Amino acid sequence: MTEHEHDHEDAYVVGVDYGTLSGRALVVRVSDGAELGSAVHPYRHAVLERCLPSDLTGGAEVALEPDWALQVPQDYREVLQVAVPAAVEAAGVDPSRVIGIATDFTACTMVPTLHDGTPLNEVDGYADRPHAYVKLWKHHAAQAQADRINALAAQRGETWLARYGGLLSSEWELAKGLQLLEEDPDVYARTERWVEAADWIVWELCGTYVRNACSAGYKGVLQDGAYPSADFLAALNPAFADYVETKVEQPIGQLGDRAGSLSARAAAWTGLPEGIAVAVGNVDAHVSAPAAQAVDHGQMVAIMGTSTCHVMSAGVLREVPGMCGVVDGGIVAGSWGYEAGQSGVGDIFGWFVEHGVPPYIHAEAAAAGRSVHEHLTALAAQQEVGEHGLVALDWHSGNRSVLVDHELSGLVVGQTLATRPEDVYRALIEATAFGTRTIIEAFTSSGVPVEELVVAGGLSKNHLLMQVYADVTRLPLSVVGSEQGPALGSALHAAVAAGAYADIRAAAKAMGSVQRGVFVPDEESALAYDALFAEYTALHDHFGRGGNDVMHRLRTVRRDAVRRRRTRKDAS
Ligand SMILES: Nc1ncnc2c1ncn2[C@@H]1O[C@H](COP(=O)(O)OP(=O)(O)O)[C@@H](O)[C@H]1O
Ligand SMILES: O=C(CO)[C@H](O)[C@H](O)COP(=O)(O)O
Repeated sequence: MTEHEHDHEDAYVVGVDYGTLSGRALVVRVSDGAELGSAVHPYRHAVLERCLPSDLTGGAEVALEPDWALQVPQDYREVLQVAVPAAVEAAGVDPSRVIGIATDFTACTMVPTLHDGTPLNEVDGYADRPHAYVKLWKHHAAQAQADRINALAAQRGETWLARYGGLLSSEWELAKGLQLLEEDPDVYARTERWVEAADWIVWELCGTYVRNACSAGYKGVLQDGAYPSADFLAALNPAFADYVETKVEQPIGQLGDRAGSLSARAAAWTGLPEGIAVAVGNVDAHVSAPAAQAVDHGQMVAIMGTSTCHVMSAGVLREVPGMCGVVDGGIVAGSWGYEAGQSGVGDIFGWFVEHGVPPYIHAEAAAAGRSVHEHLTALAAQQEVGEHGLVALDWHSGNRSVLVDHELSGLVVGQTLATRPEDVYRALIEATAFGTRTIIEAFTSSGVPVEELVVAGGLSKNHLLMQVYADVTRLPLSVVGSEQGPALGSALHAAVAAGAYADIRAAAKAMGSVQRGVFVPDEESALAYDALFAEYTALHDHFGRGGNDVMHRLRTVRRDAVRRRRTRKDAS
């Protein structure tokens, strides 16, 4: 430890991880990364998928279209007011010893605001307008806009397109912004800033709006210092020409930099000292890499929870087909940071547990004293590879890599009258592992080899799942040492922003942790999975690359039917 670092021996930092359903605060000792206390606060309004909450609309019933996913900004503030003080109390540390706070957020999650950061849904007259709310990362209703962006960028030979593997996702800022303009021009006009939630929460903490380099690059298409040109934007829609200038352009902050100081208002919310360092915002996936000490080239970190993000640093710039993006310094300064992802992973298992499991399974799980997930996992673990006779496609939340198409959907092939819930559960786990192998192969064959898979996130607790991933990918799996990878990653950025470490690599060395080779591939299972992976790939290419467009047609059929039903209901 250097003399400078020694000053911080009894200093603490707070990391706050904003997930899909809740925010988690973690108090960490600066000198060694020891986690002393944490608290979770679920968002009061969770994810809005069917209607706006009547407590906010003044009782008005406002239905949402299919594929929408919104959130409420006040729910994010409550995490600061509830989870941060609770974590400090649980840690039993003197709040005056806390020297910094940092946050990470789901992304791309967008807040439309006034020039001072007031979210539009909080502005008089806008609480019943769906477009005035936060568009969550898994808002998948902007695919039509994404398709136009991709076609036009390819036709014009826009150089930035290659940095996104040739396709921008409908989840990213540009598609969501264009949807806002085209579906509610009034809310678009009133939007003075179109802000990543990762930056909005930092703005709330310190009163300064700094765009973080990570989401600006991966989600905002900022490459080599420039956004897509006004010419390109005007060709999409003339009213979109000044989008960059009027909605998103803002000074960029590097990861681990200090965005500002904790304001008096945020100090009162959190119980932390006014004036301490507030770090530049970051994305939940990217912040986890240093928490797992995975900052070297070839170490792919898979953050596996509701969705999976794959992030990896590399020394070379390559075009990986269907990747989410490559950004200079997107994970740590001095390396190219690559990202890929699967929009649905734990969400698919959660959907099956909630909507596809008969009462007898719930009764058996309750009798065994375990959750339905754990029960189905225990039953499925007794099977040989392939015994269920199934192959599934993991597209229940669309496909973010490598096809980049959110109008694709899930599929299970091979079901018979003998098929049981644990069979489908296992096939879904395997499908997500095949999805990860597809991504790894895309990286490796593009000259960005993956040498190690480091797993973070809630799914690492499922040992069957972890073994399946090791067997399917033929890679040893390391596991991040913390159960709160993203929150620890944020804490580490807070320590750098507070000046306790010179940079993220130094903080990762002192505060991060990883257990290496926890799951190793079993060759017999790996061979059996090779055969199933070939079947997965055949289905993947058939349904995902134009062999049969039935999934797209069914989306249209569904949207039309929902509109017909609503029109009939409104008329009656
Ligand atoms: N035993 C389990 N095995 C597999 N998936 C699980 C299990 N328990 C919960 N899940 C799924 O894990 C996801 C939550 O993961 P977590 O990492 O805690 O959340 P997040 O991604 O929001 O940070 C949910 O989608 C849930 O369906
Ligand atoms: O796109 C992402 C990061 O770039 C993540 O998938 C998104 O933020 C959701 O994360 P989680 O599954 O942990 O809730």
